[in-house]
Amino acid sequence: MAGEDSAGDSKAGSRDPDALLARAGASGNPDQDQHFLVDDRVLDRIPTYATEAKMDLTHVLEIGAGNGALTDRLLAVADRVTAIERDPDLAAFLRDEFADAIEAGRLTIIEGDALEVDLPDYTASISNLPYGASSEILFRLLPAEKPLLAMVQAEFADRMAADPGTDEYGRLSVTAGHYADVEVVEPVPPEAFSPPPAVESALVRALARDPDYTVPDEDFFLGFVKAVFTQRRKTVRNGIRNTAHISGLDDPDAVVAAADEELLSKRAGDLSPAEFAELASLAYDVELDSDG
Ligand SMILES: C[S@@+](CC[C@H](N)C(=O)[O-])C[C@H]1O[C@@H](n2cnc3c(N)ncnc32)[C@H](O)[C@@H]1O
Repeated sequence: MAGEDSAGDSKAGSRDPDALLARAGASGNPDQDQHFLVDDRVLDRIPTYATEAKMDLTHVLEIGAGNGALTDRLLAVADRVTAIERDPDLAAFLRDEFADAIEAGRLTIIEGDALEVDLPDYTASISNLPYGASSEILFRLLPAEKPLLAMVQAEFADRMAADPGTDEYGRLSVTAGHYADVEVVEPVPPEAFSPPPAVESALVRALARDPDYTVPDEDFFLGFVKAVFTQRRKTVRNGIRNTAHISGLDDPDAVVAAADEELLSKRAGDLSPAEFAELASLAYDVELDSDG
């Protein structure tokens, strides 16, 4: 094809994703969350979502590098990239395919599970995540408060970015929103991947910032949100009372007695993050008083 060399790579600089797949000899195992991006237009746009948000691309972390199609695009905009890949065959391929960048100190391949390996001191993370572990990986990354761009399942992306009062709003929205402003930047269809996943996908961008409320203790706040959302259709009053085994509250009735009636009569799905914080702070104080 015009503009391509004998290996099928674009002369403009980027490696062709189909040629990478052929060289890697990997057809992609959905049971290992292996769905490789093969749509050049999507691959080209991913770095632009990072640069337009002025992400610091000094050291980019990529989780699940696969055959390196995205790694290649990231190396074009970042000073350095650290790529984590669990599959030993793909990790070996990446070390070979990107030997020059590794030699130049611009790329580090970490072979291992992104949930277990030590993470480097990165400045931004950009990944096409393994969907089976999206939630665990994101909640490893978000507390680091670094800008993040990630391909996830579309329904998951909508829940991350949802506003109170919508069907999608839930624990994931409050928890992700605690760390960052989250926005869905592009829906991505299954055909952009090989093999295509069974679900629609979307790119989400999360830009870290402090929340517009304070919480006395982050773990207590997140645990409180988790507990109350297990009863999302009940009033917050009943939610607090029925979920002490999850929130760990010693005296949920004392929390209800101290809380504002207007908040207690709402449903969890209608409570803003700031209102959750108000209730969690009160619950924390009530717990301290009963302990003391
Ligand atoms: C959706 S594919 C993305 C591949 C490539 N980045 C791309 O965009 O085409 C996810 C990759 O993550 C790898 N993977 C799955 N679970 C992982 C984990 N827990 N830690 C690190 N890598 C993982 C898979 O082997 C696969 O290569």
